[in-house]
Amino acid sequence: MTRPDQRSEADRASSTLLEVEDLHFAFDGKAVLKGVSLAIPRGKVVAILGVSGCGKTTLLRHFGGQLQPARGRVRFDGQVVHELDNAGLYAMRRKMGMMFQVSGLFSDLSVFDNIAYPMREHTDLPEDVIHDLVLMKLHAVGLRGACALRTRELSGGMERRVALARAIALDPMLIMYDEPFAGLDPISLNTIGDLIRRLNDALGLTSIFVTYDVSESLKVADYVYFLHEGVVVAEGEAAGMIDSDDPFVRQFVHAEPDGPVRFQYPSRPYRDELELGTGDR
Ligand SMILES: Nc1ncnc2c1ncn2[C@@H]1O[C@H](COP(=O)(O)OP(=O)(O)OP(=O)(O)O)[C@@H](O)[C@H]1O
Repeated sequence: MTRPDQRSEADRASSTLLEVEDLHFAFDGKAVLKGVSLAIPRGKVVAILGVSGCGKTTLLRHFGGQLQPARGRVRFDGQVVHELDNAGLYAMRRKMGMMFQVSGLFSDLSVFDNIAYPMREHTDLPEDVIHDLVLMKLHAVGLRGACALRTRELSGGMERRVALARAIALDPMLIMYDEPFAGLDPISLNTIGDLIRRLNDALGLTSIFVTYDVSESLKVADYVYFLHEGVVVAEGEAAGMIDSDDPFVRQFVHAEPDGPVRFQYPSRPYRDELELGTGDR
C-alpha cells in the first residue's frame, strides 16, 4: 500500500516536468549558479526573470544538457539530464524545442525549408506529410502565406515567429525561449507573448522563458521565478506580483533603479575614494 507521504511525492514528481535541485555552476572559477532550485509544472508557462548577466542562459543550457553542473541536478521528465549518455541526450532533446534570441534560421533557405529542416533530419516522414505539417506550423504562427520567402526578407518579428514555428516542428513536450521579447517593436512583442501563451495551451506544451522583460512576463506567464546573484530570490504566481511587498520583486516590477539590485557596482566607500591623493587629514 502507498503511504500518503509517498503518494504526494509521486504526485509532485508526475506533475513536474522539469525540476532543478541545488544547481551550482562556474565559468573559469567564477560562480554563476550558486544553488538554484525550481520546478516547472506540466502544462504551465513559467518565466525566469533576472537582470542581464545573472545566469539565465547558463541555466537554460543545463536544461538541454549542454552544460554539466558542478553540483546539484536537473531532472527532466523523471531523468537526471547530466547522467544521460549521448543516445539518451539525443532522445531527450527531441522532446524539447528551443527559441533563441538570435533566430539561428538558415538565411539562404525559404521559410518553408527552415521548418521542414528538423523534420527531414529527425524523422522518416514522406515529403507530402512534411509539406502539410510545415503549413500547419506556419499557420499556427500566422505565417502560412510567407512560406516561400527567404528568411533574410523577414522583419525581426516575423523572423522570431518562424523560429517559433521551427521550435514546435517536432511536437516537443517543452519549449524554451531565451529572451523572446528582446529587440522587438511593441506590436511584435505582444504578438510573440500572445503566441507563447496560445501555443502552450493549444498544443498542450509546457513553456519556459528567460527574460528581463517584467511587464510582458506578468501578462504571459502563470508563475515567475526571480534569479539574482546565482540563486532564486523570489517566486510566485504571476498574478500576485504587482502587489508583492518583497523588496526584490518590487524593484523589478516597478523598475526602481536602486534596491536589492544595486545601482553601484561593488566598490570601496566613496568617501575613501575621494580622499585618495588628498593626503592624510
Ligand atoms: N562561455 C562563457 N565563458 C565564460 N563566462 C561566461 C560564458 N558564458 C557566460 N558567461 C558569464 O556568465 C554570466 C552569466 O551569463 P548568462 O549569459 O547566463 O547570463 P544572462 O542572464 O542570460 O544574461 P543576458 O541576458 O545578458 O544574456 C555572465 O557574467 C557571463 O559573462
